Amino acid sequence: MSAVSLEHVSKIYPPRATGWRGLFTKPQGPGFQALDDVSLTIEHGEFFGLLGPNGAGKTTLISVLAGLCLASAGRASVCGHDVVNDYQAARRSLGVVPQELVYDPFFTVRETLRIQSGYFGFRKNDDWIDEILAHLGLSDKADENMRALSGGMKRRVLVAQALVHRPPVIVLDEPTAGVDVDLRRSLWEFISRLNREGHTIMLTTHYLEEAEALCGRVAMLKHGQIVALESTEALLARTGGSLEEAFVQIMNHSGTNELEKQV
Ligand SMILES: Nc1ncnc2c1ncn2[C@@H]1O[C@H](COP(=O)(O)OP(=O)(O)OP(=O)(O)O)[C@@H](O)[C@H]1O
Repeated sequence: MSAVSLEHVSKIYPPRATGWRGLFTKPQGPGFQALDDVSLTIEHGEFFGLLGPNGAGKTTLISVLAGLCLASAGRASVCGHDVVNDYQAARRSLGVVPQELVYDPFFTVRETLRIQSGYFGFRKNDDWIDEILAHLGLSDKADENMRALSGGMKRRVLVAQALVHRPPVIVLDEPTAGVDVDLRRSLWEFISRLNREGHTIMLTTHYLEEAEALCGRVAMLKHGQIVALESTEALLARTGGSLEEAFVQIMNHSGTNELEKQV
C-alpha cells in the first residue's frame, strides 16, 4: 500500500459564468482541463517534489488528494484510503499546508491549534502542540491573536495546523513563499526530521534549490500532465546540471506529447 496513489486522474473545471447573463443561464463551453490523466505513486517515507510553472495543476492535484475538489476521472488514495469512498480515513492520513494564508482572526495561536486538533478527535493534545510550536519558533506567540502575527508567522501556524493530528503524509503547497531565511531553515530541519521519523512528504515549491536539496524524487507537471518523473539524482545526471537547469530544459523543450518517453 503506497502513501499516495493517483491513477489516471483528470480534472476539468466547469466553465465559469461571465457577465450578467451568467446569472440566468448555465455557463456554456468545454471547461478547463487542469489535470490530464495523471498517474503517480509515492511510497511511504519518500520526500517527493511536485514541480511545475504557475497554473500547471499542482494545487489542483493536492486538492483532489485532500478531498477539496472531485476528480473528473480516475482514482486517488492516501495510505490506501480512497479519497472519495473512504474520505474520512484519507483525510486523517493527510496534513496539508495550504498556499493561501487562511486563518480565523478571532483566535490565538494555541486556540487555533486546539480547535484543529478537535476536528480530528484529539482532546488533550497540548504536549504535541507545544513541541510543534517550539520547532516552528512559535512558543512565544502561543497566546497571541492570529491577526496580530506577521505573514511569515501566520504561515508557521499553517504548518503547525497541518501537523496537529500527526498525519503520516504531509503535503506542503509552497510553504516557504514569503518567509525569511530563519524560518526556512528551521522549517526544513523540522520537516526533514519528520521525514526521517517515517512521515511521507510531498512538497510543491518554486524554489528549486530547496527541492534539489530535499527531494529524493520529483515529478514535473506541465499543462496538467506529468512530463518528468524520476529520482532527483537520475534527473540531474540525465540533464547534466542543477534542478533549475533541468526544469527549464524540460519545460522549454518537452511538448506534452513527449510524455511517454520521459515518464
Ligand atoms: N476553481 C477553479 N475553476 C476554474 N479554473 C481553475 C480553478 N482552480 C484552478 N483553476 C485553473 O486550473 C489551472 C491549474 O491551477 P492550479 O492552482 O492547480 O495550478 P498550480 O500549478 O498550483 O499553480 P501555482 O504555481 O500558480 O500555484 C490554472 O489555469 C487555474 O486557473
